Amino acid sequence: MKVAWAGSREAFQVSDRMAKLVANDPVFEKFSKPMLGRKELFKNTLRKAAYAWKLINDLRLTEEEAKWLRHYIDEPNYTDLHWEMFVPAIEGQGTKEQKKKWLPLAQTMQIIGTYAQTELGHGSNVQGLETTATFDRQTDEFVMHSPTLTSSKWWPGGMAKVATHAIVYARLIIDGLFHGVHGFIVQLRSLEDHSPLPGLTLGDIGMKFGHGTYNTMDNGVLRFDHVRIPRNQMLMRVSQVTKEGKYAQSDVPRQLLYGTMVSVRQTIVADASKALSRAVCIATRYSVVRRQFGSRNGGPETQVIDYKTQQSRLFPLLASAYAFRFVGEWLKSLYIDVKQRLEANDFSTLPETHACTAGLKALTTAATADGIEECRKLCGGHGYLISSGLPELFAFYVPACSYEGENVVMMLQVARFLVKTVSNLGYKQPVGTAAYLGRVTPLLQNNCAVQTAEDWLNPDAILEAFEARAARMVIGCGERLAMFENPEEGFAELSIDLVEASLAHCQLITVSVFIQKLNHEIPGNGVKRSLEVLCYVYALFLLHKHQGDFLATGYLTPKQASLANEQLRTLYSKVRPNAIAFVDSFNHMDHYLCSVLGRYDGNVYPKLYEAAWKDPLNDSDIVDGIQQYVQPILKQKLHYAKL
Ligand SMILES: CCCCCCCCC/C=C/C(=O)SCCNC(=O)CCNC(=O)[C@H](O)C(C)(C)COP(=O)(O)OP(=O)(O)OC[C@H]1O[C@@H](n2cnc3c(N)ncnc32)[C@H](O)[C@@H]1OP(=O)(O)O
Ligand SMILES: Cc1cc2nc3c(=O)[nH]c(=O)nc-3n(C[C@H](O)[C@H](O)[C@H](O)COP(=O)(O)OP(=O)(O)OC[C@H]3O[C@@H](n4cnc5c(N)ncnc54)[C@H](O)[C@@H]3O)c2cc1C
Repeated sequence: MKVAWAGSREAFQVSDRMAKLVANDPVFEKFSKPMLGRKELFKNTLRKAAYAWKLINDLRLTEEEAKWLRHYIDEPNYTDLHWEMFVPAIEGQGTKEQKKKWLPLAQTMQIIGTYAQTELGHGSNVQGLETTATFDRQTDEFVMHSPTLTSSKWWPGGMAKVATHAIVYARLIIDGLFHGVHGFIVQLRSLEDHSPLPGLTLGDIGMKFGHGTYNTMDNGVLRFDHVRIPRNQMLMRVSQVTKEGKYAQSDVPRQLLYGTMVSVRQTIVADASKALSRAVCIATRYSVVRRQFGSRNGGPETQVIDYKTQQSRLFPLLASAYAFRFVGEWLKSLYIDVKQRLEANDFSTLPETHACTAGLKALTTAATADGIEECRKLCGGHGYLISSGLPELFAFYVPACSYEGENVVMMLQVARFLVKTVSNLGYKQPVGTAAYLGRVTPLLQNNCAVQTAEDWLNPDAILEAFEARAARMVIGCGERLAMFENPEEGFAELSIDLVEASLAHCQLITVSVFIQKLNHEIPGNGVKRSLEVLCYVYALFLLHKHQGDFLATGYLTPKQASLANEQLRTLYSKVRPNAIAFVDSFNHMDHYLCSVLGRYDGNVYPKLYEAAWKDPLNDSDIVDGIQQYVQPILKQKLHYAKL
């Protein structure tokens, strides 16, 4: 099961090795973080990042090992942006010459980069960005400028205090003409003394949600006052500006400028499964330890994991963690394929890859953020303690619903893809994840054939249900859109329905990938049978949660919906005996979980009690402030005391 979760034996070995390397090194201690002030917290992160970089070089870690090392250090910091966005942006949008110049500097961290796209006034709407890059043919330079307050670059990670360079997205202006938004490599700080270069204002945007979490990252604000950069620092794979000031758009789609975001979105899906699995591991282990009510003639109370309500909240999240793991693997292969095609200037699968990365990013991050909060609640009051590991995990994770594409905006991108697919049905057979829309007739006419709860334990019945639901919702939107004279107005008016149809489409992909994984990639019987139970839990949980769609589209009858719910209850009983085995298969070490409730040894109460005494407030019985502010109240008999 551990190999099934990791994806392969090799992947398991790499991640296991890096998890142990981090867990066994005192430098990467995490429990004290919540007690540190912002400056100490930040300096502590710089120290860890420097130590990690030394480890990577001393131990000659591979790129994969280094990624896992950074993951298990489990602390947002400037290296995230450097490796996940700055380097990929140059790789994806730089010319051969630009890659030859900048990548060696970036890969040896002689420069540290960030990705500066979002501004105070614009994040989702990239074409609305206001920073300008005006070409000066006299000097063969671009003049970078922040013309308004809202054009201030705002949010880029690592930019406030660490990054020496940034990929800055700005409006390209030549002779007063706007030529779209492009990426520019801009040096921010001196490589000598790290001071901001002339014409640049740099700072941190302030504290963020949760204390010890994202405040380890210096998200920055950046303003330009007519800063000059050489012409060859505009990333020119997609478009070029000649010395004469001529703008040329090569024959690649301008959307390649967005390629870095697509790359990160596909990693965010895998990341969702890791974050959700952490929360589920903690909540499952604690639900086995925790006993409440149900004692018979003095016997032990009932383990809360045996309550059906606890199972109905916890096991779908367990199943979702596996579902997101598998769809993340599938998405990575889709992305690798599109990258290879782009090398050969084959753009045929770019629209579908964009729709899948955007939609699955939105689906998995929203479900994971909600799931982590649900796991906190599943642990009762103790889930609210920092030592449970859940509040900090939630605070760390939830911005994923906004960054790299706000989730609704991403689902609207999926809707755009689906509407376009439906409008082409007459003369273009849909392929890939939209292929089911090519089988509209049966999907619109046939209804569900399920007669018993058992009938739901059939992957074909499940797939057909999810295809019919999505097809009927997408086609329904297409038909209503066709009634609008102005398609854009129609799209805006129907955007709520379009987002729901897009979610149905993305859930179909996730269910379908889970089924494919079981049919083609999980060998043997034991693990396969266990994962099959989780696959049915995932699918039938979604069917139950969204049964309104299945009923409203006429595919399901209320009786069939209740049979699905009946089967779900039975499946929970099948998950229960393997619940601990499923979460142990995540192979999360106690250091990574950072949770007294989720300890591998289950020794919760003594460790919870022990952790409490580490709080600085317990350094003394009579804390500072009591004599000054509390005792006077106790001693003065104010007039209220007479009531
Ligand atoms: C491990 C993890 C931690 C890793 C560490 C990371 C930590 C977190 C750091 C966070 C970093 C950030 O947030 S970085 C900033 C992230 N910002 C964003 O994601 C911005 C989101 N906004 C956008 O992407 C864009 O504005 C978008 C919404 C797509 C609209 O763009 P446009 O207006 O240019 O385009 P539209 O008019 O909508 O569409 C025009 C056509 O282009 C297509 N199109 C649009 N985007 C496309 C794309 N990316 N690839 C291909 N095609 C695309 C559309 O489908 C349309 O196709 P047709 O229909 O065929 O014409
Ligand atoms: C922790 C964190 C780290 C970040 N790091 C970086 C970074 O390193 N580099 C970087 O460039 N950026 C970064 N960002 C910024 C991030 O990319 C943006 O916040 C994100 O893209 C969302 O854009 P926005 O803030 O403009 O949201 P908005 O688009 O303003 O969203 C506000 C609301 O408007 C709605 N909305 C917007 N447009 C539409 C529409 N067309 N139709 C319907 N509803 C709409 C949204 O759904 C949302 O509900 C970071 C953000 C966070 C939180």
